[in-house]
Amino acid sequence: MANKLLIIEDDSHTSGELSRYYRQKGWLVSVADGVAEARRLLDKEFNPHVILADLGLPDGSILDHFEDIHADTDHSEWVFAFESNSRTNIDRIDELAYEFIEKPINQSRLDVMLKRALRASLTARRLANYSNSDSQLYHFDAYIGHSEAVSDLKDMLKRLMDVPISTMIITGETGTGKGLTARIIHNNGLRKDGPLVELNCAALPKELMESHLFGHESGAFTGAKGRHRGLIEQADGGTLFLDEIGDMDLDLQAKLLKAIEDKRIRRLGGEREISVDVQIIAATGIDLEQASRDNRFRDDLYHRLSVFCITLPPLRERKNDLVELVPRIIAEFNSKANRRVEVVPDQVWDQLLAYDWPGNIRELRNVVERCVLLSSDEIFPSKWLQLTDNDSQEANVSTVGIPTDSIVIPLDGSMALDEMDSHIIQNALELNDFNITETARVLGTTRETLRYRVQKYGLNTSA
Ligand SMILES: Nc1ncnc2c1ncn2[C@@H]1O[C@H](COP(=O)(O)OP(=O)(O)OP(=O)(O)O)[C@@H](O)[C@H]1O
Repeated sequence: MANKLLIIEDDSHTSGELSRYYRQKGWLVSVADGVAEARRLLDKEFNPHVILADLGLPDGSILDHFEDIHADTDHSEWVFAFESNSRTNIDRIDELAYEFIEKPINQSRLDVMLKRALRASLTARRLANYSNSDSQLYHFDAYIGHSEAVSDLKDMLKRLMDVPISTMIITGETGTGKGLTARIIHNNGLRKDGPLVELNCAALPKELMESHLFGHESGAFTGAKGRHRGLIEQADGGTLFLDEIGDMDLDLQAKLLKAIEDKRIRRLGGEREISVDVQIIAATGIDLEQASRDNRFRDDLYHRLSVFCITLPPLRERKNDLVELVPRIIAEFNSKANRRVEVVPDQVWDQLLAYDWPGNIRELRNVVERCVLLSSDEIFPSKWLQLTDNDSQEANVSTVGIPTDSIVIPLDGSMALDEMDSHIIQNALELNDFNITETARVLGTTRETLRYRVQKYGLNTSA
């Protein structure tokens, strides 16, 4: 792929000479004669590695719009050029630019600057790709298990890899690996070289969710500083993973459906439509068909999304996978925490196999993590398993002399952080007569976050 250079310069003689010179050196060059033209080119995804910008432009200064313009680039590096006799804020330039150079331009100095800026841009893009795509981490084998249910699932996933999927739903109980499966599909499918953008639909209030998804123009609403490209736009050419889709507001569902069908979106406060090419993977722990019958989820969106539907089996229905899962998770935490657990006694296996795992693999990971961290030799310690149901766990905790509006947490290593979180929320709900607003208030969180966690941990929301 050619190295791309954008020259922003109003003097056509200078820009002509520079573009000829750098084209000969193998760069793909575009020229803009002012701020407006530069924005137009960047919007068209020219995606330059380096931007050489003159500071004195007839339609304004790049510096005044820098944050907006820079937000439209993908790790581009800036080199500013300015007249030596102009009144220039060098501190500001130094803060924003990779390099800066006084006019008249010394060609060989500029050559060196552009080369360095190009290297910086390429490095930043590679790093971003590496951490974004995680293609190693999300190979098919990352989904551990060989039970019949998992083998069927993997066969199905492999078949889907060569198919251009525009929408799909992954369903399954909490902790069954919906997020993991979405990442595997993206990283092994036709769009693996594009971005994977994730959004939890339960985590934000409606207004914020809309601007996150569709983006906004500067001043589109109070507090909308600068232009923002929404997640749908950011996922262009790749995948948008919408977790907890069942929690999406109904109006927003209608807008999402329109965006999927038209393959176009409009930023909030924006006038023009932008084409997008995005694969949408939605995940949910609730029965969307039932939700659409109850008018809690749009029927048309449900049918659009469920062209392909994958249901992940709960761990209790594939307990024979424990023999593969447990050693892999032990090895992971042995290496993370510098432990050396090697032996899993029979009585531990008996307990692991007898338990129903309502929190599925996430719960299994927490339990194994706790046991490995608290191990003192190569034997997996059974005493930290604590695979009891909530009722008997609570019965073990003495509450004598503790105020009735308090929540007791044993700090003896018997609860993982997630379990504490779920225990606090369940107790806070009970103390507040299952009133979501009041419970969110006493926990200092939003109702949306609270609802998300209630669903995630499968908590009771009524007496
Ligand atoms: N089959 C599996 N093999 C290995 N790890 C798994 C598997 N399934 C899930 N996990 C791990 O379990 C944890 C929970 O998985 P994940 O977050 O994908 O579940 P989820 O179904 O999206 O949960 P939720 O609905 O609560 O968001 C993650 O650490 C994930 O990597």
